[in-house]
Amino acid sequence: MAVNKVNEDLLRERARYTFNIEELTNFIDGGEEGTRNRREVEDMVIHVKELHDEVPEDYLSHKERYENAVKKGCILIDLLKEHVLRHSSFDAYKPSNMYRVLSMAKEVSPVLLHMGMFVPTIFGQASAEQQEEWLHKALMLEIIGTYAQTELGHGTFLRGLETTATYDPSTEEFVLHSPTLTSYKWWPGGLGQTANHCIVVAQLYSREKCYGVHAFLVQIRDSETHMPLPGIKVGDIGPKLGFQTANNGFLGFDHFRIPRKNMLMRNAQVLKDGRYVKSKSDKLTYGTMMLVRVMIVSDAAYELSRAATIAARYSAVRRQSMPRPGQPEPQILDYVTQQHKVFIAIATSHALRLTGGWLWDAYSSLTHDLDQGNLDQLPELHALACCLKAISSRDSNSLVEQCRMSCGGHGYMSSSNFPTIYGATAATVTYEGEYTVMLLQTARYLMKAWKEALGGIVLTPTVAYMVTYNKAKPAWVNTPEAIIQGFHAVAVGKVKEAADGIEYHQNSGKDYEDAWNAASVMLVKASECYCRAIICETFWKEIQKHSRSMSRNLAVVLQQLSELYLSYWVLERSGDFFQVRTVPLTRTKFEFVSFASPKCHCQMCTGFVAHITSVVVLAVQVSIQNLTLTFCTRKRNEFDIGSC
Ligand SMILES: CCCCCCCCCC/C=C\CCC/C=C/C(=O)SCCNC(=O)CCNC(=O)[C@H](O)C(C)(C)COP(=O)(O)OP(=O)(O)OC[C@H]1O[C@@H](n2cnc3c(N)ncnc32)[C@H](O)[C@@H]1OP(=O)(O)O
Ligand SMILES: Cc1cc2nc3c(=O)[nH]c(=O)nc-3n(C[C@H](O)[C@H](O)[C@H](O)COP(=O)(O)OP(=O)(O)OC[C@H]3O[C@@H](n4cnc5c(N)ncnc54)[C@H](O)[C@@H]3O)c2cc1C
Repeated sequence: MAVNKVNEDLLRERARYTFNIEELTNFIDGGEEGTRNRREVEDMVIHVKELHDEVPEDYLSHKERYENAVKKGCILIDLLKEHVLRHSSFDAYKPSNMYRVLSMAKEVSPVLLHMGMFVPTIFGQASAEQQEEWLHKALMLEIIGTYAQTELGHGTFLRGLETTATYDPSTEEFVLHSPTLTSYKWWPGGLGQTANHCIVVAQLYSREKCYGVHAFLVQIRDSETHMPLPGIKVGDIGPKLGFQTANNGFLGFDHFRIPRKNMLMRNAQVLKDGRYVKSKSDKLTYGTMMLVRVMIVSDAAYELSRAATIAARYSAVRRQSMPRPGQPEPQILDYVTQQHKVFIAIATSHALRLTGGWLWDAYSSLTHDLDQGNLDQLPELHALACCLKAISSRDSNSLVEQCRMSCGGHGYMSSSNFPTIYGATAATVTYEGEYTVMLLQTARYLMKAWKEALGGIVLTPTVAYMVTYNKAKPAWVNTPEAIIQGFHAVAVGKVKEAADGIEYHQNSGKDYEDAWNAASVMLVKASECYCRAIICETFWKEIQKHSRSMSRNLAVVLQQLSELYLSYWVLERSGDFFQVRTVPLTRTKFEFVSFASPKCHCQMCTGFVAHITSVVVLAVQVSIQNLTLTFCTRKRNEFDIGSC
């Protein structure tokens, strides 16, 4: 049988690396132990022949695809359990691990929701007694759950959910009911045929008073027969853009009774006589969503890294066209336009991975604070989780599509894996908080921060720079940090613009809600710019921090990737940099005179050129008072980028 020979172009490209691959691998895995863990799990998985499809999934029926996914999910979960039980260090809930294992089956697993939301909700919202009863069963998959919050009529507006849970003190039970068609739960993964339990988010009523949405653990199918219990209507919602094996379903209740103890009572409680005990914050019910939003940032990075790897490899081996008559067809990797498509995908996968790790650390610190009853960091983390989830999933999905397009017709084949990756990342832009709605949530936070900044109040870390624009400016020098400060200036400008927009509409007679709506496009823009500034700054700072403990060759390349990312987004947002002209924030008046000085007409300003071993570094020269940005670039050793 012909042995698969590695393509010579690929071998030649790999021989050109200027850094240690294993060192980069360890960096991506979060250290040598992370690489060891990952490889051990991958080695377990790669040799399981049942995980490899004889027939492409696309040629299977929906039933066969689902059964195939269930089979693979069971195999992977058994491997995960075996590995977790053997290695206490393999933390299934670190952003990368659980999703990685399940995604090794290519198709989305019908137990993704069980692992990704049902178990974390028990961790985060069940009392100690309830965890005692349910957590082990859930971790060992003796019960299989999902997270049933979204309804046919409401996904974003949680306070509008219609499913009711009415307490009956005479029997110490909650009666769950779906009063309307629009109250039917719609979307929960695994609900179609897989889950026999679920977390149900419903309006809690006790003593004829509504206390808002709360979470309940509900058995919906018989543990033996797997048939729906009496009073339960459940099934599959049908075909979707992707996620075909996520087994998304619908669920309706007809006066379905559950014991009082099935209300998750870590935060709020209902006593036997029906008295309601309020939690420290009614937003703690939303805790699982914050966790998944935090995980999505890292997993969006992971999915993008897969797509970028496919595109980079294809670009190395694909030869096409003949710019020079009689010469061999060049690798498409040498086309500048191809680099412009693929290299930003590589840089972004690193930017989002490092930002996702930073956010995970902030989330871990918050959960520790919450356990101590300290909710101070909750508002900022909610704002961060919202905008980073929105931007990371949107960037990941659009760059996955860009990687697909960079591979021509072969990128359109299912065998390229782009369609599966695209379907997964497209879903994340909507689920766990729809893109626009999440950015508007962050905008709520930014409007408050802006008011405090104007009053000179010290702000939380990620918005502190808003105050510094009211104080003497630090001396800006010629560094990428200056670009990051430029992003801060743009974010401040957009926040101010949105706040002024709301004020303008109020002054013209609108009430706050209408003024907010009228300014909402600017509010979304302000959140995008605030979020971009966070990603740029975090990427750059994380690279600086880790560079100190890595070999110089690797540090150089990673630094170039972070500079590439900064340069790319300065160009992508040049209009915003240009537009932020005079921001009368007291003494310092700064003016962006022009994005590029007259002498700078190189490709940098009209195009974008970068090669992974060398990159154009934007040297930003700024001066205080009238902040005048002139950009000059320096020649690189590989491509003539024209004169600057
Ligand atoms: C990339 C490839 C694959 C990656 C996969 C990786 C993931 C790993 C596992 C994934 C597992 C499963 C896959 C996911 C499947 C999908 C599941 C779902 O979609 S579950 C349903 C998700 N639904 C939502 O997210 C709903 C969104 N809506 C909301 O969150 C709220 O309705 C909101 C915030 C829009 C509005 O809420 P509300 O009206 O109550 O609040 P206000 O706007 O009035 O604000 C009041 C006040 O509360 C604060 N607030 C709101 N939410 C939170 C929160 N979560 N935490 C903390 N604080 C919160 C808000 O800031 C306001 O504060 P104030 O001080 O008054 O301004
Ligand atoms: C693949 C997939 C898997 C899912 N899995 C689950 C699951 O397991 N469990 C679960 O509970 N849910 C799940 N969901 C549902 C998901 O959480 C919702 O789809 C999401 O919250 C958006 O709600 P919606 O669909 O009702 O859209 P809507 O909220 O109706 O949004 C529709 C449009 O209205 C806009 N809009 C809404 N509100 C506002 C506002 N206040 N201001 C401005 N614009 C607004 C939105 O921006 C959007 O453009 C899943 C969804 C998908 C796609």
